[in-house]
Amino acid sequence: MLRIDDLVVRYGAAVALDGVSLHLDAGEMVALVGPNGAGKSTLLNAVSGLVPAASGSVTCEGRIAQVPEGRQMFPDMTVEDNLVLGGWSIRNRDLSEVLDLLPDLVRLRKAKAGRLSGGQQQMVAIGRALMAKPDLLAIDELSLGLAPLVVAELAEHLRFLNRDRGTAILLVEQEVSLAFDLCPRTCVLEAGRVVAAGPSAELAESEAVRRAYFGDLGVAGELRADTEVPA
Ligand SMILES: Nc1ncnc2c1ncn2[C@@H]1O[C@H](COP(=O)(O)OP(=O)(O)OP(=O)(O)O)[C@@H](O)[C@H]1O
Repeated sequence: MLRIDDLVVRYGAAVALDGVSLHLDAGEMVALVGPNGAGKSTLLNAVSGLVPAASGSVTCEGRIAQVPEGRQMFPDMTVEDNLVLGGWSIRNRDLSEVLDLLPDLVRLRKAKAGRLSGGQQQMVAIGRALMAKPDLLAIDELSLGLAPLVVAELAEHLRFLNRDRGTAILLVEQEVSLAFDLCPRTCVLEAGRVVAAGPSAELAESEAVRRAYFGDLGVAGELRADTEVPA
């Protein structure tokens, strides 16, 4: 449903994505991991049409909604009003489906979004994106700044959403173990390039990935460009 071919994105003279290719089938959950500045948010923003491609292409069959990094609530508006804004593009004001999926939001409906905890705000940000009834939910940093129990609850909601509604998910996540656990397939970006991609279970076993992301031996220099799934 999503096809990214040889995508290049530049900010002025700086190359943020340097020939990235990635595909997602309908209903798939794929994680994007990599160090700071690797280009993960840029890739998500290019998928959502927020940053233009210098070359290459992004094609998506279906609707995309993004949960932006930092949640970006309207803090003085209620949860309900934040949610309704998410449905604006398809004129959807009916909260019932989102409240069914994220029942914690029911009691928070009238609360000012700016007064909520980080985890509650992340739930609102997910709910707001779901108001657009997306076929693909693009999430930038699910776990950022959140306690493990809160992250586990959010992850459970995403699993349910994917299983029950068939919503595809593209997840940018710094917490590599969470990415591997939630998404059957992972793509590793470094310095704007895909350096490894494949089933998360296999990447988790890869020596280079373990070294780079589980800290045993430090830096991410072990991964080679166009590394296929390590056997
Ligand atoms: N608006 C911008 N203008 C100029 N350069 C930018 C802009 N946004 C990102 N960059 C640069 O593009 C590169 C990729 O940034 P991006 O935010 O996509 O990486 P990231 O992998 O999401 O990083 P992080 O994990 O720290 O959020 C970085 O070198 C960054 O400094």
